Amino acid sequence: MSSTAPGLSLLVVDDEPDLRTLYELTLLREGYELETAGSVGEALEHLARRRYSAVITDMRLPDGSGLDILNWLDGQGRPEKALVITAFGSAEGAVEALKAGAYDYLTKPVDLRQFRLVVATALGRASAAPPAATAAPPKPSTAPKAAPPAALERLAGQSQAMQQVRALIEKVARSMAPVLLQGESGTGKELVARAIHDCSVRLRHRFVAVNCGAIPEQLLEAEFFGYRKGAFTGAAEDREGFFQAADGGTLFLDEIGDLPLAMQSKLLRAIQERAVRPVGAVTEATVNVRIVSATHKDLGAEVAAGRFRQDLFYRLNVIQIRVPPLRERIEDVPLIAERVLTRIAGDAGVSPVPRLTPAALSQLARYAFPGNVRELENLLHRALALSGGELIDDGDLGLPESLLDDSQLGALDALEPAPSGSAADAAPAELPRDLAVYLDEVERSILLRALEAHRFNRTAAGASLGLSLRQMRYRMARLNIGVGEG
Ligand SMILES: Nc1ncnc2c1ncn2[C@@H]1O[C@H](COP(=O)(O)OP(=O)(O)OP(=O)(O)O)[C@@H](O)[C@H]1O
Repeated sequence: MSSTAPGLSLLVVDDEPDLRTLYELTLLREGYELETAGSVGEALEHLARRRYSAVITDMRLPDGSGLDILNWLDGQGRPEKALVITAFGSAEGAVEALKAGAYDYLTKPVDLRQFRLVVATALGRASAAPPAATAAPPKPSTAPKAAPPAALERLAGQSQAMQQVRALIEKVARSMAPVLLQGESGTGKELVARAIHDCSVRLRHRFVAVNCGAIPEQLLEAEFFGYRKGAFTGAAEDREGFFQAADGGTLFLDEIGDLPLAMQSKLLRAIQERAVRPVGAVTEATVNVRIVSATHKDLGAEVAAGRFRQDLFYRLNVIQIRVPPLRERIEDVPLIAERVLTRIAGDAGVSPVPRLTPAALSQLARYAFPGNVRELENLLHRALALSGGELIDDGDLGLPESLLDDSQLGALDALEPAPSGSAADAAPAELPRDLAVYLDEVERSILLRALEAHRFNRTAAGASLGLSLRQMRYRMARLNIGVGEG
């Protein structure tokens, strides 16, 4: 069946005439306008003459590589989407192409159904459910042409680090390449993932966020891939999994480092095959999902320790974005604080939006924020409740001076090795009047910071401090800390 795709033109580059014909027939039937080339040189001649909607190129060409074409497109700042066809089993080729700016890749031998889908997706023509061979022509794109700046504006901060992160988001949003977000807890990784989705042509489809560490191991497969009615006790009806829910959109896999090895293999397979089989189903279904994953762990080290599959790491880590901790971009605190206060005050119906005094701001600048932006949010929540007025002063922040001193000393320690001082040197100049009360205050504040940094998960917060859950519970009870405090 032929459909029209007005204005959508493709350049197909392959040196094998049979394959060129195969691609040509497939794409003409989809209604695209098409030209072909058999070498890098020929392709560049075509490209110099006119523009296309997309370029589909084989990696290996007689006079060079598909990468030469990608680099030329990039160098000329050309808008064509590039799709690359790589040799079977050449994961390196695919990764290299994606890094060089390819929108997506296909592996030989090319599965024609997948081929049509990948081209349609690149051109923004794919609907959420991939059309079956006999289905109606794909719907015209409803996706916007330009990235909505609002998606990036949600990430407040003018530090160089944040500007770089925003620039990278815009760049990677144009491709299908998997992105790995690396950063401490609370730095804004999920916000970055959402911005990638919102800036991409996938905007009209769903962004599905999954916390891999929060799902019991025995439920992982059913949650990820769905299940059929009767697949196991309690499966009263068919249910779709995260992959199906995110079809056409983005699947955000948070805390990917927490995924057990068995599930890592299944995930790798789904990503490679672009298909999933629900538990209890006989057949696989194609899915068109962009994967963005995030971790606070050093995944390279996890691979070395045998806890993370190297091949999966390789697949997920095509493009890495490091989201820096807040203490490395402390100059962003005023802007982020303003943004957060506007939101909290709006939610609470408080008007006008309270402002931070210069003393409060300078106190925040001296704090290390182990829980990053999430901790800043929690701190401002508390401060707003305490201040009750139009101004939030340093006293309302509830940051003990000892913590500020510690962070300052910590920063100095990092610069120069401590000569011969003892631990006592790090204690505040003024002696506390009641040591037990003072130490309780320090302990309480540390436990709260750890809890905030781990979303009040006591096991994780305890582990980060070298405490078992029992010890953590005991200390929290002794200091009267309730889960959810703050
Ligand atoms: N640059 C920023 N501007 C405004 N708000 C931000 C910024 N970065 C993070 N936030 C806010 O901080 C909170 C934590 O961010 P987010 O959940 O994205 O962090 P995360 O790194 O995914 O955390 P975790 O690793 O614990 O899942 C969110 O409420 C988010 O909206």
